[in-house]
Amino acid sequence: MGAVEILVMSLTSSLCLYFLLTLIRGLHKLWWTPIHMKNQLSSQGIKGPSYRFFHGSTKEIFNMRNEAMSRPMNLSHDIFPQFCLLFTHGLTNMVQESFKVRIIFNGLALKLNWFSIEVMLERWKHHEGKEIEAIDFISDFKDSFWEQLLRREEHFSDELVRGIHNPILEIIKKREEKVMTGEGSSFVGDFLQLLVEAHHDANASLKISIEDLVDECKTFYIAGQETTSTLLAWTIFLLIGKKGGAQFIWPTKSKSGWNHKTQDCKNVSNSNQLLSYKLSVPVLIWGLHKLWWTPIHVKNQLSSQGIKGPSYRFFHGSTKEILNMRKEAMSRPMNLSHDIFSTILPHVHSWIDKYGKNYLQWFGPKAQLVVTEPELIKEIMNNRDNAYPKPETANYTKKLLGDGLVTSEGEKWAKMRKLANSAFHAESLKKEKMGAVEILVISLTSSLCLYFLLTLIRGLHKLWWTPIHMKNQLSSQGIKGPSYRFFHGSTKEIFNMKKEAMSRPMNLSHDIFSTILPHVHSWVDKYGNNYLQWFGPKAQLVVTEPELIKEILNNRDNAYSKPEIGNYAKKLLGDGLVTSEGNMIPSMISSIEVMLERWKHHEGKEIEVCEEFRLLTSEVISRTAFGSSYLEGKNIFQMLMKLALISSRNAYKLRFPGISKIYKTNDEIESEELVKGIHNAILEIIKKREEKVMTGESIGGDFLQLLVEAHNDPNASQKISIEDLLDECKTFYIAGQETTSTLLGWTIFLLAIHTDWQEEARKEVLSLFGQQNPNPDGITKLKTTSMIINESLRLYPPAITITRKVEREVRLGKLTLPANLLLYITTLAPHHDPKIWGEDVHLFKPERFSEGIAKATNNNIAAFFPFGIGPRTCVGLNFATTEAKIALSMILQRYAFTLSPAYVHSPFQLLTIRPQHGVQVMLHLL
Ligand code: HEM
Repeated sequence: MGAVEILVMSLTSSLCLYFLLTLIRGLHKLWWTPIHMKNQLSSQGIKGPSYRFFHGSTKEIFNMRNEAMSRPMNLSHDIFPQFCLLFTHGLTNMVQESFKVRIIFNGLALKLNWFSIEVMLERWKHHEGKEIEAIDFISDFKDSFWEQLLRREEHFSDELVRGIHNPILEIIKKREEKVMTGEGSSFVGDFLQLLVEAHHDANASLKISIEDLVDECKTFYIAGQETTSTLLAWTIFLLIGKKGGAQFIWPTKSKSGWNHKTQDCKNVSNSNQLLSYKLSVPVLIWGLHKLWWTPIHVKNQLSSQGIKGPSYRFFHGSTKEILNMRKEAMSRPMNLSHDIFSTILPHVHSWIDKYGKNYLQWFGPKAQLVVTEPELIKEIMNNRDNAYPKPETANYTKKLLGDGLVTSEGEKWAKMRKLANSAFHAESLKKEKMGAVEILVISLTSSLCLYFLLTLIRGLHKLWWTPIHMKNQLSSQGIKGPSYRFFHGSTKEIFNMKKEAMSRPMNLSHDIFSTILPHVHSWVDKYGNNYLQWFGPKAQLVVTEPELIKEILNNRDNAYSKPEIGNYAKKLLGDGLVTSEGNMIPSMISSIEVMLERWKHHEGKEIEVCEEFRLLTSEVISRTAFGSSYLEGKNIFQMLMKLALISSRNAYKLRFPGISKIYKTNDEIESEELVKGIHNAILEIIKKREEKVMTGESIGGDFLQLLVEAHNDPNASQKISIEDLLDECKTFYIAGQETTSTLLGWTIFLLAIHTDWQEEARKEVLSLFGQQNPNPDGITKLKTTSMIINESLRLYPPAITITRKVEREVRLGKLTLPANLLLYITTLAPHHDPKIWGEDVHLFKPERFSEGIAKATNNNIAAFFPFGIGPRTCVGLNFATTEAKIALSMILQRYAFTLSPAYVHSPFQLLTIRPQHGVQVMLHLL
């Protein structure tokens, strides 16, 4: 390998490693750490607003504060919340620190500002006996750049930073010149002097850079001015209150009164907060860990210690809650009370009450412990061994303050602090900075890094960017729906709604839509006929409008694809069924006879028919499609049933893509074993069949025969793989059995409670067949039975879910659907729509179909489609209805039946819509 290649490779690998580590660190910070923190504290009883991914509580705080500031205020002193916010996130952060207050007072009282105060008082003379705006005069200390700094918008901030640097550099330069010309002696000991000297210090370890010098100046301009002027203004305000006003008129009535000034202050602090809160978009790859895993972990850790707090909301943390609380608080009128805590920081005020004195809230994804217990505050503030360093400063605060004393850490802080102490005569603080812990990275191969990196980026793209993009695309076209939850989409909501619906006891009503698909039922109401829901991160358009359903299902140019199944199924049941129907009917009849033999033991007694029909349809599909018996395929059916159970209980449980390669749940392990078991059992049947083919034994053209022949086809283009063969068999074992057995179960249930229709049907059967077995000709003439079966399929359609995927951008009605959008169509919606069927939609009325389906549906094929519509219509339609008609006829010929008191009405979905506890009927021999 050439040197250049090696160089390129090593560069790529280190770049990958860098990205990977950045990503992991980001995730750790935004996700894992906040959750861990929260849990740790909540287990200790510390509660707080929930952590929102990335934003934590910032949005809420920002909005609450904004809201609070917009409310006119009386002369109340309850300002805690307002300042608290600033303490935590903004400029006045620095006021929190006692040393700084000391610095400022030292500075004010002892050194620099005597002169300034005298100048100010001189000006005040002009206002004697007149109105004066105290804060204006007090903030005369202000430098022009400060004014400029605070009143600009975010996008000017870079420019501002440069703008601020220049005048400071100017001042520094002047001072340096003065020092050079020997003029410096008059400044001895002032802060700037100390800084300039430090900058020129010959001892490299004591020397500070020019950037540090500028930052420090900025810090002190702000810390030394804004805080003090505010303190003085408030003090004066309170003194007025006590003395009844003298030379001050409060509040001002005029253009530039205090209120106006407060307004200015508000703008100032708002713009600062804007800068602080408008968090810039993070590097994508940081997101997941930081925004999700970390908060949850932190929360768990803390909650196990009893720390409580509002739950962490993905990305937003507590911000939304805070916002709303703040809005609410600000809308309450306030009297002259000084109790402003609940107005300015309503969230802290109420959460302290709710979660305890120390609780956990979320500054975006960052866990933030709100400590109000004085003892703890003391402990934190007094800590001197750096157990509580300052948090990282928000981007814009950093721009504002530079990396000066307020924001800096470690050795730099220590150095600056020493300078400040001597300049402002503040007591010196011991400072021992813990060395930064360097994480040593174990070298990874470049390909591994790249792999992880790409997987993560792909994951984030899929889980975050794509859903949001898809949502925006559709919402701009008026399509609404439940909001997308990271990774889970709507699954959790759907799962819970289903759970809740299933727990409601149900009477004998046929109104099963709200029980089986409670989410579709309620979201159609809420968001409209066609709405967007989320199957995990996949956008799924639920379409219930018949016109659109028709358009989708009838589409023939592959705009809406379906997972390819059934190609070979069609060979048998598509073309095959029509011709082989004659062969199938005797097979069906003999299977039904076997079943009715068993029923003899139940005469005059109760019988559970669903299990009976399961065995029957299994036997029928085994015989007709696989040329074997149910017994031979019994294992396969049982394993398929177990698999169906597992897949249905996991239908709304999502797992991270690829995670099952590392860790498998019990269900995953079991399902893999089942799949293997099913494959082996089917292979066994195939082997036997192949042996028979070899020995020349004639089987006829059953389904398995067609599949085996296709598998052995010498023409490569016609040949099907063994996997395809297995899949095809599985599909048929399931599709050919489950659906038809539930159709029969529900029909018997309906006839058991509508004995008049049972009698009608019996009459028809007896008139056509007498006591003879049904024949193909008579079967086509069963009109009443067909009406009953159709009404049964309308009320209890066995297959309720039809899905499609948008292959390419396509127009559907007035909508433009983006590629990859999933479409969800359910037969339940139109089948139970009173607008289509009338107010008696939930009643069993087979007479609806007395003049055929077209008449019943007013030629709207998407009003009734238990077997689907269009090119992908069920291949087993004739097979299933024929089987059902024969079975019903043969039962009606022999028995009358009524519903047993043991029956519990509980339709539920497990592959098909089935009676959860079976259908128990009393069997009366005719
Ligand atoms: C009452 C009984 C049945 C009902 C309600 C039913 C329902 C459905 C529905 C709604 C579809 C369309 C799915 C779609 O458009 O995506 C379908 C497709 C299918 N059904 Fe059935 N089915 C029944 C019986 C059967 C039987 C007995 C078999 C096999 C013997 C069968 C095999 C299939 C196959 C292979 C497909 C896929 C067709 C394709 O995608 O081209 N079904 N069924």
